[in-house]
Amino acid sequence: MTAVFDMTGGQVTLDRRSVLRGVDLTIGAGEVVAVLGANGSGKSTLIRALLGLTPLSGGQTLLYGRPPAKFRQWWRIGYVPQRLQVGGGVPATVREVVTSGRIARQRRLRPTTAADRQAVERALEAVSLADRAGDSVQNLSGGQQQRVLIARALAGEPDTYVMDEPTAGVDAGSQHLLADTLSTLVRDGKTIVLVAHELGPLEPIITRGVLVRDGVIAHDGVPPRPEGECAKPGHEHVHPHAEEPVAGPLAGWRAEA
Ligand SMILES: Nc1ncnc2c1ncn2[C@@H]1O[C@H](COP(=O)(O)OP(=O)(O)OP(=O)(O)O)[C@@H](O)[C@H]1O
Repeated sequence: MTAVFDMTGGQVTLDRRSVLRGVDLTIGAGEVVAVLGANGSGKSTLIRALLGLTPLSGGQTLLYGRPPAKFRQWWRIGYVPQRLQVGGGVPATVREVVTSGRIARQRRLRPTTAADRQAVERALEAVSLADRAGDSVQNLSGGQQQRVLIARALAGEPDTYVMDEPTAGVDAGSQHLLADTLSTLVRDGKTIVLVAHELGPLEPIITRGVLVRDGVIAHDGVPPRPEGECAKPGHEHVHPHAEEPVAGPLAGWRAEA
């Protein structure tokens, strides 16, 4: 079966700095992958490069078997960026932003259908923002805006979700809500690639951990399993992990976050 993402020798240079250096990464349909690593290690650049949003300076990357420039099935991908950027301060409501997630599915000039409206309502409910649908997104908190972005991706009903720190700045309740939503997507066979500092409630659904360190993949395999105190709900991650016994390549990943 064709891989969803297939990067070979991927390099990215930004501002004359080598940010990704020879990345090989293949992600198949139905995988649930966490991209982990320290601040500035290149996680966001990696997922943007997988999507063709950041061009490669070397190597190649394929999306469902095609180079991004020749890929046409954008409805198959739902991207949740790190922050909401709604067109230059133009006021938009929550529903309008979420509805924009249907664009890749719509034929040009085709009126909105009942299926579009239902997908938008389901997405709003999935992130518990149905009651804020008419509000301006500018008036929402950072965590609520993050949920709007997740709803926008859900509304498009894609096959693959790519999420850049979907839990950053999101309260514990919303993190659990997201975990429930993602579990349903996983059951439906969707592919999920997410960047995270801490897996938190998402940990049980992750099947693969990709650790980025200084622009290269330092580990690719079994996701980290928190033990002891770290596994308890509500655990605040403030203590250093560098002194933990190093049992395998992933044992030190938290120390990098
Ligand atoms: N547009 C840019 N121009 C120059 N350098 C950039 C640009 N974007 C990112 N970088 C640099 O590339 C490196 C990797 O950035 P990236 O955002 O991919 O890291 P990250 O692992 O996602 O970090 P974080 O967890 O802080 O989001 C960083 O050192 C960053 O400063």
